[in-house]
Amino acid sequence: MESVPNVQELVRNDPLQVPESFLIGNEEEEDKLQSTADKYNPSSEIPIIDLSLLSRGSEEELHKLDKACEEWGFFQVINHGVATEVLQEMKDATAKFFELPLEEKNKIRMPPDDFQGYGRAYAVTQGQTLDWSDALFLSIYPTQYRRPNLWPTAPEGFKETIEAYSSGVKRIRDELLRCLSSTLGMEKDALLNLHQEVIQVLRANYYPPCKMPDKVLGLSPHSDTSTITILMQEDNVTGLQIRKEGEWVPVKPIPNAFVVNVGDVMEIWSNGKYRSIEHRAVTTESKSRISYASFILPHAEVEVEPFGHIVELSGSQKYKKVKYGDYLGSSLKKGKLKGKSHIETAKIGS
Ligand SMILES: O=C(O)CCC(=O)C(=O)O
Ligand SMILES: [Fe+2]
Repeated sequence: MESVPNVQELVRNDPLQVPESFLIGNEEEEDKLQSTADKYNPSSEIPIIDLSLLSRGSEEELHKLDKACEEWGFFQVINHGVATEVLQEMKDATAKFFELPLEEKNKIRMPPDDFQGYGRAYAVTQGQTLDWSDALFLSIYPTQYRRPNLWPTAPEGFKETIEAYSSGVKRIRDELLRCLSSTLGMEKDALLNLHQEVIQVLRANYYPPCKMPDKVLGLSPHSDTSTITILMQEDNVTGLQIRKEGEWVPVKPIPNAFVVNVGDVMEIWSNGKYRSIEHRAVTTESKSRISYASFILPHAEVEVEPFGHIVELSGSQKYKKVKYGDYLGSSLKKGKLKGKSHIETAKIGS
């Protein structure tokens, strides 16, 4: 860990220098160029879900949600009821935090045996290309998993801001999990109960600008090991891309909307009906970007396996039973995630 540089500091010291450990290989670079950004405008096709309609029991919106999870694994949520001021305060305070001097941020530096605190998005194993990003990672709910000594004390009021933001995300999370229980043919609280404890962790990703944006990746292609992930991105910089039919599709920010994606747990539970889609973050030459990912996870003891009624409908069980803690643990040990390689380990026949 010691040897992994802080990216923001690298850029502060010398904006023109990109150390070799960050340079992506030729293969990755070719893949990177396959972005469809210039061909057509596919981002408008990423489904938009109106949460207020879902809350009012709209069958039509529920059907849209079901199709979004099946065909895209990604959608944007509007009319979610979290106040714009709460979102803006979170953005302002987090930006101020990352602007602090390194010594200040290092007061809550991620310990080697923990994933919480200020550090990197993934553990780094030898030989892996490094991602062009730093991160602040905090366990939010249930509150007993918090490590208060790894929560930022500056800027003033940041803790309360994180609290207000996260409680907004929690409401969205519960509403979506209820709706997804319905779309999967179960009673409303089924998914919430199956988590045993619904765990919510927050990662703020900071991507400094990079003078060679085509030579690095902010976050390498991966799928999330969560049930779902609820992400806020900035309004004025595009960085998130998702893999759709082999091409990289940018997710253009809709002001104040959340981007939600299906994670590996949902893919397993739904026997592959809902897909955990590979995504990545790219950097830009002149603007930094911050994204805010709330990962929703089941308790470590939960045995995740495809639902019987869905297996019956689809004819065969496609995934094995995995204990969530083991699944997550082995993924973290691998360090940086490689596309969808981890969920392959849960597939029957792997
Ligand atoms: O920065 C983004 O938009 C993507 C973040 C992400 O995929 C993650 O934190 O897992
Ligand atoms: Fe992700």
